[in-house]
Amino acid sequence: MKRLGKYFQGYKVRTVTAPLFKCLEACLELLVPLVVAGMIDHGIREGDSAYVLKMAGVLLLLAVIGLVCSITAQYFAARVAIHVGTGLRRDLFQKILSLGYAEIDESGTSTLITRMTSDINQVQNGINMFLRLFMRSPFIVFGAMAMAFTVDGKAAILFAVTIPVLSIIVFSVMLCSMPLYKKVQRQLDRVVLMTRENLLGARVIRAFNRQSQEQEEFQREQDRLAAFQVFVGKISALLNPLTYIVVNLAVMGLLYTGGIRVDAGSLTQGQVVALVNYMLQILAELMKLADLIILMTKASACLSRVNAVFELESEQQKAVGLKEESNLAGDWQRQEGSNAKKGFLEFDDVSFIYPGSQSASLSHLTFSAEKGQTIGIIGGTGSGKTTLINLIPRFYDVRQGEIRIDGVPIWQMDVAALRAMIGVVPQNPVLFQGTLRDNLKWGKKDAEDAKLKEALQIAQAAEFVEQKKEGLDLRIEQNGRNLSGGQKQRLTIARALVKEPQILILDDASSALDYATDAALRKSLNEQNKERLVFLVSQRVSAVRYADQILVLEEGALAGVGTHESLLAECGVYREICQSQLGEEVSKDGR
Ligand SMILES: Nc1ncnc2c1ncn2[C@@H]1O[C@H](COP(=O)(O)OP(=O)(O)OP(=O)(O)O)[C@@H](O)[C@H]1O
Repeated sequence: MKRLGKYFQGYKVRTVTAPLFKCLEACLELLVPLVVAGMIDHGIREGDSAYVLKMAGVLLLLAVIGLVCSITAQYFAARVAIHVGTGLRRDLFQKILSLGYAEIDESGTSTLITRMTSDINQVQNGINMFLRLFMRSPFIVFGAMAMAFTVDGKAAILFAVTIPVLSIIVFSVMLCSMPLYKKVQRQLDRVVLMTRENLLGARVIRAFNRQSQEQEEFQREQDRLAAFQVFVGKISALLNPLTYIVVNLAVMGLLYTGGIRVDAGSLTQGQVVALVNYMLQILAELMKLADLIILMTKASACLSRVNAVFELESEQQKAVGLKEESNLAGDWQRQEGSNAKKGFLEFDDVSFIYPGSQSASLSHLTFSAEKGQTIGIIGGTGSGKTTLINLIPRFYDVRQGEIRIDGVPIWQMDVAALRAMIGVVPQNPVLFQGTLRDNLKWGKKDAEDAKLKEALQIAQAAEFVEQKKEGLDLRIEQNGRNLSGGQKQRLTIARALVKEPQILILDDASSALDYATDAALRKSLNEQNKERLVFLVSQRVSAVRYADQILVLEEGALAGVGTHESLLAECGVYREICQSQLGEEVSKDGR
């Protein structure tokens, strides 16, 4: 709730005005039974049709003013709710962007999407209804009771008994249903997760003809969600019959005692009708209050889910107490005066376990590299290649051992400054909707077209871009779906090159390229890499064999470090990989 407070800043007047107008509307509603009583007792009983018409006019006026109050209140409540929802969504989005891979892995993308969308909508809805009803409903309940006392004190005693009974019923039902709403929301997360996976994997699902299995699984999750909702619905459904029984009993009591007292002349017919009206008003308002509380319960469950994301540690928060050292980061040159070697990166006994994982994905890695070098990383699937390179830009933070750049542990560096030094080309190329120029400029906002074209040239992408008549204005569809896998890979390499990074990381970035293009790409990259440290992850020996240093990974550990020749001579794992790929060639010449 504390967090929510700041979003009401600048909207305080509207926040107060909405409930006040609702209270004004309630005041007018409380007058209606008195006016009707007057019509019956004076107008109808005495046959005074002018009085009846006058009172009808008063009723109409009350209705019109009430309507204006209601519309005004709803307008202000909606404005406040939308303002709060928008602010919350903006800040949550910013928070999600600030989270590290580990936190995103831990929460799960689907639940983050649900929190950004349906949870915040629920909070927004809750605020809207809260502003409209939180004062109005109690105001009517107590106001109607007070008015009943002014009509007839004795009869109103029935109200004093009925209201607590109704309140107990309403609140008991709510207490039972509240925890269940959290369950419903969790199950909704699962349904969203399944939907997302299915949409992302639509082609694979079709290729494997798994539509019916997926449909069944989805149906199971849906049924579970429906079962939770039906269960909560059943409990909530008890509310109406129970409250109506109590109210109808109270109305019967009112009519019975009222009838006797009308006969005795101590009460008028109009007063009995007014009392019944007040009783019905109380019932209607208690029902609204119950709905409001249920809505608020859902909204508060959703708000705590949103808050849970805000409470996750962002990457910046993790880097605590490191301000002075962070100034050291930025680029190779800023270490002048220190004894550390420039352009030097070292892994010192680094081990890494993914959060929630049982076993280490990397164990005791120690190696060093310097600018101008190309470091090849090779190993079987799941041997830890991607994990290793993900540690350099601090996508995950190392807890055991240390990674240093120019002698400064990277955990002491400002994350943004560290990443500014690094260009990453991920395994799965990701492009964003927009033009090719927009995408390439991600690395450097002010890059000239000539620079972009140069990067495309090095990445072996210039030719196919030239073939498209739009050139740099080529429209990239969502996820780059109008491009082939190899084209996307080359564009992501070009994007990283535009950044002119001091460390370039290519994670299996040429896997979709044919051998000739791959070789041409490596050749042109080599010519550019004099001032740069390049990490080249690949499953292909041909891609890493000319690297200055090759790291051979096996089950997260270094099985060997060296050049192609030295590893062939000394590292059994590397020899095996070479033999499996280069076959005869390796065996014959022993290289
Ligand atoms: N986000 C994650 N959470 C938990 N475990 C993970 C995660 N990512 C990878 N792993 C595990 O860490 C190990 C190393 O994975 P990694 O992706 O680094 O391998 P890799 O050598 O890059 O494989 P490939 O060549 O298939 O891409 C694997 O056992 C994998 O199951």
